[in-house]
Parts: sequence; structure tokens; C-alpha cells
Amino acid sequence: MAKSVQQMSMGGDEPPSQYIVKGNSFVSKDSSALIPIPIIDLSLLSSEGELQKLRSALTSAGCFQAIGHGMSSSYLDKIRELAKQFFALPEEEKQKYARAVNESEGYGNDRVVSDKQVLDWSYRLSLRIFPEKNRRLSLWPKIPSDFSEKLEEFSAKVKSMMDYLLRSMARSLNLEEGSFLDQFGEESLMLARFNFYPRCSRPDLVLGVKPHTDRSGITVLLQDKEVEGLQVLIDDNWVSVPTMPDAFVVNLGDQMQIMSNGIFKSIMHRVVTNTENMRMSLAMFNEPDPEKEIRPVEGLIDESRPRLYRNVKCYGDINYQCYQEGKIALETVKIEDNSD
Ligand SMILES: O=C(O)CCC(=O)C(=O)O
Ligand SMILES: [Fe+2]
Repeated sequence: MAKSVQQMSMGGDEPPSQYIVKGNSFVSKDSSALIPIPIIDLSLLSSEGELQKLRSALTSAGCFQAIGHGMSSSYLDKIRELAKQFFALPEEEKQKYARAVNESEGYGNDRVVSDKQVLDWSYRLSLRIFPEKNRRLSLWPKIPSDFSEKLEEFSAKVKSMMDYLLRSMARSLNLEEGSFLDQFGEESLMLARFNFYPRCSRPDLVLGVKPHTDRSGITVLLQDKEVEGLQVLIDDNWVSVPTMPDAFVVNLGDQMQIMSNGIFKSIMHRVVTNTENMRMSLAMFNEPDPEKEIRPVEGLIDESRPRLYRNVKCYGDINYQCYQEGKIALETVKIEDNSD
């Protein structure tokens, strides 16, 4: 049987060919000193100044670091600790929550859809959180014993932060507060993904996560407290997102690019590996109810900015299909001809 990423990591093995990303080198020039990631204080979003900063962050970069969100430093440490405790369990225990071959929920590595697929140097635990009826509690870890309770509490806090952000995003464009949030519907989806990146002997050839945009509406990411790895593509430069222990990274996803008629940018990002330290992150994805149609907000369409995207349902499925076929999902929902 092929060795697992964890076994290879511990042995310091040379990564096998399926993990090697061709035609690229990741020890690239780091542009973070030149292109800073915007920082937005959520407690100031009632002021016009901060709102304009938010708008500018989302129209240029498509991501920012969120501070002033009301969750304490020690609380965030506890959440990170929960993730670390789970990943530190013996493999046998973690396998109790293993992802089924054709599913994405549960514990494991990449779902393999083609022989040509380049594999990510990572482990994940993906769990559906909202709507509550979608939860598969058999996949929620029993150890640490407070895992479910803590995750549930954290998810509720993140959900209200996301709702507040979606309202603020609408206000920043002089729209009705509910212009984006209402499109998510009462049954909007939330998914938690715990990512774990073991050390890798060849960070120059292997990625923790390949370049992608999130299919979500928005993504709120709790980064590792110390170990960097996330990079975002801004103006054709890969920029490292610095660790800020008390901040969340907020990434705009594809579905908000659609709803904002392309004004807000869904950010391309990737995760690099390193030889020294393992890294963890916890990504919370918020998506509109797949049964509801989403569309560019009317107030963002005019003659100078014609409608860019058609009405879309079940974007998650479209995105997955495109991923398998090597297509860019957003391109397939674009309106090609705006002349009539
Ligand atoms: O680990 C990270 O910092 C980012 C993970 C990510 O992009 C994802 O889970 O979609
Ligand atoms: Fe992502």
C-alpha cells in the first residue's frame, strides 16, 4: 500500500510523482513586503472610512485580515488546540471518521478524480455545520470530548460574523443591507474544514493546496498561530498572508463575485509547504442555499457595467464538475454576449 502523507513526512521521504506540481517553483520571491494584505476592523464598520477600506480590499485583492471581531485571543487558541488535538490522535482513531471514497465529508486526503491529478500535501477533516439537518454527527470526533460542543459554539459565532460582513459588504456598495445576505436564504450552507499540513522535504516541488478560488460566498479562515503557508495572488504576485494570531483571514468566494456582478474579486490562493513545521488552519465556508437561484444584484448592473453572470443554482455542483474537467467554473456561468 502507498505510504500516507504523514508517514512520508515523518520519514522525510522524497515526495512521489503524484505530488509534484510541474513547471513551477514555489520558493518564489515573496511580495508581502510590497503588497500588504488589507486589515479591516469589524468594530469600525459603522463608519464610512472603514466601509470604504472594506470595499477597496474586496475590489482589489478579494481578501483581508479581520480584527475587532469580538473573539478573544485565548478563545481562538482553544479552537486551534481542538484541531491539533484531533490531528495528534493515532491514525486508527482518526480513521473512525474517514471520508467515504466518493464523498467529501469526513477525514482524509484528496478525493482522487483523475490519474493526472496532482495531490495536495495535506489532511483534512470536513464537516457540514448548517443547516443543522445536514449534519452527519457520526463523523464528528468524539475525542477531544468537547470537540462537537466547541465547534458548534464557534460556528454560531462565525455565522453571525459572516452575516454582519455580508450586510457591511452591501452597505459599502450603497446597496440595501440584505442585497447579498438575502440571496443566501434561510437554509444557507456552512462547512468547516480543518486543514493539517505535515512537514515536507520538498517545498520547492509540492503544495499543501494547489491554486484555487473558493466556491463559497465567503470564507473565514483561522490560520495557524505561528506557521505561515497561505499565499494569495494579487496583480500576478504570490503574496504570503502573514500570521496574525488574533485575526481571521476573510476570502471572497466565487458566488460573491457572481452576486456582486464581478465588482468583488474571488481570490486565487494556494498553500505552500515547509521543511520545518507542521501547519494547521480552520476554514469556514458559507454558501447560498443550493436550491435558491443567485444572481448579480440589480443595483450593480447598468450600461457601463452590463450584467456579467446568469442566474445560477447549485453552484457547488457546477464547480465540482468543472474541477473534474479542468475548466474554470466562473467562466461557465458568464454571459458571453451583452449586446442585447
Ligand atoms: O490552509 C489555508 O490557509 C487555506 C486552505 C484553503 O484554501 C481551503 O481550505 O480552501
Ligand atoms: Fe481555499
